[in-house]
Amino acid sequence: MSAPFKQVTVVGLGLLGGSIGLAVQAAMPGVRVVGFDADAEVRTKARELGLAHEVPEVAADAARGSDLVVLCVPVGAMGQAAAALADGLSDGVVISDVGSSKASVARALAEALPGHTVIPAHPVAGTERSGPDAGFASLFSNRWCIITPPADADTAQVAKLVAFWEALGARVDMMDADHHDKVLAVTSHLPHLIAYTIVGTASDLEQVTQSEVIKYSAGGFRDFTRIAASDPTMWRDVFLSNRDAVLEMLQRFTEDLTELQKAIRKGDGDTLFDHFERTRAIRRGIIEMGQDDARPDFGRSDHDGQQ
Ligand SMILES: NC(=O)C1=CN([C@@H]2O[C@H](COP(=O)(O)OP(=O)(O)OC[C@H]3O[C@@H](n4cnc5c(N)ncnc54)[C@H](O)[C@@H]3O)[C@@H](O)[C@H]2O)C=CC1
Ligand SMILES: O=C(O)C(=O)Cc1ccc(O)cc1
Repeated sequence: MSAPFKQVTVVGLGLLGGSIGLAVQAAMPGVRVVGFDADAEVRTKARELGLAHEVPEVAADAARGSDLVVLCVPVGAMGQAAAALADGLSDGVVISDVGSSKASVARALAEALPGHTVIPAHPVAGTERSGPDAGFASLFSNRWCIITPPADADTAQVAKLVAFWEALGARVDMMDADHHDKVLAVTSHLPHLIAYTIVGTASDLEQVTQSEVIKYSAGGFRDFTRIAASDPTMWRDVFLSNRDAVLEMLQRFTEDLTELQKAIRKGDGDTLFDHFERTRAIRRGIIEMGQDDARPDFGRSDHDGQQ
C-alpha cells in the first residue's frame, strides 16, 4: 500500500515529534520527513539523532512542500507554532497535532490557520521523558490514537490520517473533541494531578526526610514519582487547556475519596474490600485487552529508547 502522505513536517522535536520522525522513517521509507523546533539546541540535536531527513532554521521553510504537518509542541504553544508555518504551507495540506487535550487545540489551530484543513489527533502513548533524546520509533506500536475530526471534515483526508497512524502501528479511534477531553481527564490528566500532589505531599512532610522518600520508594510511591517527573510545561498546559473537564472529574474523585476516608474511619472493611476488588478487576481487564504498558523496559525489548 502506498504511503498516505509524501512529505511530513513535524513541528516540535521532543518525545512525540522525535518518535514520529523516527517511526515514519522506519515504517514509510519513501516518505520525506522535515522537522522544526523553536529551540536551536533541539534542532542541532535532532539533526545529530536523525529525527528527520532535514531540519531547516525557519519554521515556514519546514512546511514547504509537505502534505501533512503534525504539531508536537505543548498544547499552550499550538496556535503560535501553527501561525509560524503559514507562509510555507501548500494548498491541500492536512494540519494535525498530538496534543493531550483536543477542544482548545482545535480552536487554536483553526484560528491560527484559517482556511486550512485541521484534523486534530492524540496518540495515547508516551513516557515521563521529554526532549529530542527521548524519542523512539516503536512508541506508537499497538497504542491507541484518537482522532477528533471536526464535523465538516473531508472524509478522504480523515482516512489518510487514519492510514498514517495505522502505518505507525497505532490503533485508531474517532470521537468528538469534547468527549475526548472528558475521557482523558479521568484516564490521564487526573492521574497525573494525583501523582504530582502525592509526591509533593510526601516531600513536604517534615518527618519524611528526603532520604526516607528515596529509600522506601520501591512501593507504589515509586510509580507516582515516575509520573510526577513528567514535563512541567506540558502538564501545566494540559491542566489549563482542559480546565472544565479536569475540574469536573476532580470533583467526582474528591467525593469518592471522601467515601473511602469515611469507610476507614468507621472501620467499614466491606466497603474497602468491595472497592479494591472492583479496581483489581479493572486492572486485569486492561491486561487481558493487551493494553498494559508499552513504554521501554516495561515488558518490551524491541525498542531503542531509554528510561
Ligand atoms: N509526553 C507524552 O507522554 C505525551 C505528550 N503528548 C502531547 O505531545 C505534545 C508534545 O509533548 P512532548 O513531545 O512530550 O514534549 P517535549 O517537551 O518532549 O517536546 C516539545 C518540543 O516542542 C518545542 N516547542 C515549544 N514551543 C514551540 C514552538 N512554538 N514552535 C516550535 N517548537 C516548539 C520545544 O522546544 C520542545 O522541543 C504535547 O502537546 C503533549 O500534550 C501526547 C501524548 C503523550
Ligand atoms: O507515561 C505515562 O504513563 C503516560 O501517561 C504518558 C502519556 C502522557 C500524556 C498523554 O497525553 C498520553 C500518554
